[in-house]
Amino acid sequence: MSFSLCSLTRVSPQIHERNSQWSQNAKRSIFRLSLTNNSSRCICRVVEQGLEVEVASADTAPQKQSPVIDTKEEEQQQEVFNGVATTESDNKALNSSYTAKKKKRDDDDSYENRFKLQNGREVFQEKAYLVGVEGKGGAEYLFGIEESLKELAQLADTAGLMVVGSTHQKLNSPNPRTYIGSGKVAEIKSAIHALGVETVIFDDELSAGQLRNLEKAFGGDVRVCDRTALILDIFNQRAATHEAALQVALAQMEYQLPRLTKMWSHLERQAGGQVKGMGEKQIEVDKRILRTQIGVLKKELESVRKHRKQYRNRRVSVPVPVVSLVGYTNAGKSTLLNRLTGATVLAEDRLFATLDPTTRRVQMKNGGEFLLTDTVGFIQKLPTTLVAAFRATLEEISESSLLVHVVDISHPLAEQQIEAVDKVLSELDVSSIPKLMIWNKVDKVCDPQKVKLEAQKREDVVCISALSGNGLDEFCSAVQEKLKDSMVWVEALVPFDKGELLSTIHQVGMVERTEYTENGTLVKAHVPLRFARLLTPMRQMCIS
Ligand SMILES: Nc1nc2c(ncn2[C@@H]2O[C@H](COP(=O)(O)OP(=O)(O)OP(=O)(O)O)[C@@H](O)[C@H]2O)c(=O)[nH]1
Ligand SMILES: [Mg+2]
Repeated sequence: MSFSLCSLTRVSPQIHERNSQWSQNAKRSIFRLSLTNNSSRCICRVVEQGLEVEVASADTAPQKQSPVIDTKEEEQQQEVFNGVATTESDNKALNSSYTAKKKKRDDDDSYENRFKLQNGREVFQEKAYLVGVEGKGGAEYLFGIEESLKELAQLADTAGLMVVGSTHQKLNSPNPRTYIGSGKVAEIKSAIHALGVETVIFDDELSAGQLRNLEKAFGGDVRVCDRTALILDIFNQRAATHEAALQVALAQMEYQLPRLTKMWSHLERQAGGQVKGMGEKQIEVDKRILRTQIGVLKKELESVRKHRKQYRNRRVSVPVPVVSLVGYTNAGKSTLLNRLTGATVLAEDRLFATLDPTTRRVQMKNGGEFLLTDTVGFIQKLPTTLVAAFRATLEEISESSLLVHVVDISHPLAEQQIEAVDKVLSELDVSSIPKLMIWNKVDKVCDPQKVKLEAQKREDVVCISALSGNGLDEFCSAVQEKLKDSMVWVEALVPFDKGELLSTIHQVGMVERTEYTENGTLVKAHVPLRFARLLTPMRQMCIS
């Protein structure tokens, strides 16, 4: 058979993402190669333990991508079901053969459907099953178990997985061996078989031992991972800049280090459990390699950060106040930045759309200016490794004059999300920076008027719709008012030949009064501290 056209139809994510958390998962095609000529098509699938080849002629399966069923044979089977078959045993045999073939075809069809276009590329959706544990006390976490699992499902969807089911359990304390009780393990095992689950995701961080024991208990064919690994995988997929990629790689390695146990069990199995010492040595070697890689990454990150700091210092020399947007993921931070500055930061209805900070200048109607920085969103149960890895990026926050906390007020768990954000902010040590709260997506709530009245009753809360632009003028005025808190009051006599200084005062400060005298312009204004120093000689002139 000779082929005229060759196309690599689909590549599973593992090929692109060697660091992906899912890359160790097996038992499925790694890639498929489709070869077609006028009358035939051959599909090769590289699977975990070999190569599968299927050949189909064009007339038997002209359009379908998975020509597994022999159509003619299927027609004969259909006749059997239409009453042609004579004996019951014949009927049973044919029935089961038909069912098997039909199941194979259905499997293949569903396999086809599991390739989804995400972020402009095709990814294979693994079937995931979610597991959560609710502490009997109940007060441990901000979110209820069902809401937390719902969020986990959103995270799984963002990571490109297909959630096929979930379960949860109430426990006094998690089981140290398997996190959940043995009955629940058995229940999940049945679900795995019934639903063809490939990955089981736990809503809380699991220890190395728990991960290993659960994988064993589920039969070794499924991958077990936790919320942290899932978030790390999303970050890994989304890291667009060199710095973000380095930070995520570092966080992933630090997460993997205490969980590096695979090699040990692999060697143990190979030698029937006789080479424990050898396995232990190997794991030590692996850990040393990982530690060295962590060291290399940290150095590289350090140099990237130096560059960023230099850039920031240059920016600070222009004393325009910096305002940082913080908030729960998907609250609308990027939409607000885009709306106010005409930026084109990706804003979409998905978790963790933004990883890298973006800063743009906001020009207000009264001539005032501030720099607005969009940052990575937060989430409840945010892995500490990730907070640590992103600390440098979040330095932008700690050096800003004002934090604007963007809240999706239409979200049923808005209050819990606010608490989760406050918790992360307290870890970042930014309590001394003034804050302003924005209730966003007010267009989405059922009674916007009621929400606006509620906001008015509170201090430092402004209602907006970043999407429609409603309330943005109030937002800018509130920002200016709050920026005053971080500015100093100056009265300076600016000589007439220093006109550019006068326009900078208008640009970066808040001018209350200007008077023209015979020696220059007398300005009374709030200005950033650094800028006030520049004005010192003129302030003395004013006093004298
Ligand atoms: N109805 C409505 N939708 C909004 C509003 N603001 C943002 N959105 C939508 O909310 C979704 C998330 O917006 P983003 O701006 O990406 O949110 P984010 O806070 O930057 O999210 P992360 O980058 O993931 O932290 C998008 O689909 C926006 O269109 C709003 O005022 N009203
Ligand atoms: Mg964003």
